[in-house]
Amino acid sequence: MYFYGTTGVNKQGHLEIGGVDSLELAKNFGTPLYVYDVSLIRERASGFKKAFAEQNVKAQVAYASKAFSTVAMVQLAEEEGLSLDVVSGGELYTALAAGFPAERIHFHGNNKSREELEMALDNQIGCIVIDNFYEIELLKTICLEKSAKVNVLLRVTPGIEAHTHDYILTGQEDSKFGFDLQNGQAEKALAAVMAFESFDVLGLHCHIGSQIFETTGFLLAARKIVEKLAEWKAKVAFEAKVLNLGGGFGIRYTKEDEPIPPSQYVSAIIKEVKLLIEQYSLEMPEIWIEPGRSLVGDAGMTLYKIGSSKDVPNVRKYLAVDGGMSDNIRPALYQAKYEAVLANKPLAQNTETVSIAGKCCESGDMLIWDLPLPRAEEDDILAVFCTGAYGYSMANNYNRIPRPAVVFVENGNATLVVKRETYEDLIKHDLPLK
Ligand SMILES: Cc1ncc(COP(=O)(O)O)c(C=O)c1O
Ligand SMILES: N[C@@H](CCCC[NH3+])C(=O)O
Repeated sequence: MYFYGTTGVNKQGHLEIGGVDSLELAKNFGTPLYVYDVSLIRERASGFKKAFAEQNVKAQVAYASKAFSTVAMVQLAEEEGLSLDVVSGGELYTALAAGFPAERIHFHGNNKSREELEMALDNQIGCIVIDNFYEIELLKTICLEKSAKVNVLLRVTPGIEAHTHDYILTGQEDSKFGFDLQNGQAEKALAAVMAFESFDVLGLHCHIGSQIFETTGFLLAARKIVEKLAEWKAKVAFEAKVLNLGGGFGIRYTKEDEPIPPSQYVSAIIKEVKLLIEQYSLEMPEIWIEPGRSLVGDAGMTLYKIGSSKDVPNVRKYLAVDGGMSDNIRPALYQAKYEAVLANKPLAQNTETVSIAGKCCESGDMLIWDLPLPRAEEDDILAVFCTGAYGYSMANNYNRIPRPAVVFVENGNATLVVKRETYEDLIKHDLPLK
């Protein structure tokens, strides 16, 4: 059995996390419950920061808050000295409400609205990552109206196809994101932003995809970008102060996944960029990255209560839990795989293979297919590992199922950081017909 961070088995033979018995968590906070191992998030954050410090380059590690955005999480990112990537007014609002320093917030998105851009300017956030020509014009208009200046990065697509699921690929030419580096769009965008004096054009951004296990894609992207920068230095005297290579660092969900440590990505990227910079006689830019999943993914687990079961003779046995695609849509959306144990007997011998079904009215609402487990009883607690990224943040109210609570655990203490939704919450914006 593979345990992440502080997860282990306590004297009572129960699964524990952050020094807290998972059965106590389930009893005190109810199920389904998202539980986060805070010290593992701290460890992941300092891993990235240390890797940059060792390379002796100016850097920012911006937590991609789309992976898991709540006030407490943003405050934890602040405590760890991270910057923050937001992609919507809602994520920006959360960051500001959490007291996150505005100058360390970077705003992404392929269709930022006027209101969102105004909110960003009014709060003087660190930079806006411009995605398309529409946004250049809109942002120019708003800057003129407000007599505001703003730092910008241009998001470019370098034409890289990283090896990951199609829906989480972003760096290839046929993508909804960014300016294409090869077909002249990026150069045209650069000319447009350089010509507007209220923009301080810090540099370029690219993000090649998510759940990537190798450095090759990042190095290739860096090469394509630096080559372009060399061309632009000669042609239009543009020099980038910042090169943001995005996130996408893979994590271990199951034994099939073999992630490499953050330090390895960072050192490979820096080595390559330094080499290229030297080769083309450019100034070394600050290197920014935006890890989401790799900061919070394996620090989160979800606790469910087991309810009904169904045998399909000679085919499979279904075990149903009290959550499902409403709290974790990733298996349905990306065929994502997870591992799980019974929290009340994590070390018991596996005696059967079961498939874990959710409770939504959807045949595709399956959390795990073919999971080896000891014989489970009604009310046993199932702990699904590695649900910390894109679990809570993609949760929904399908079938009017309330979103679960979120608890942070550290050094034997459990803190409720998001309350469980209530039925009243579900209808609070509904208006009666009469
Ligand atoms: C622009 C950008 N930055 C960062 C991330 C974070 O990715 P991940 O959670 O895979 O690190 C994403 C999501 O894929 C993204 O689109
Ligand atoms: N939400 C996705 C990743 C896409 C991230 C945003 N570009 C996941 O769960 O894996």
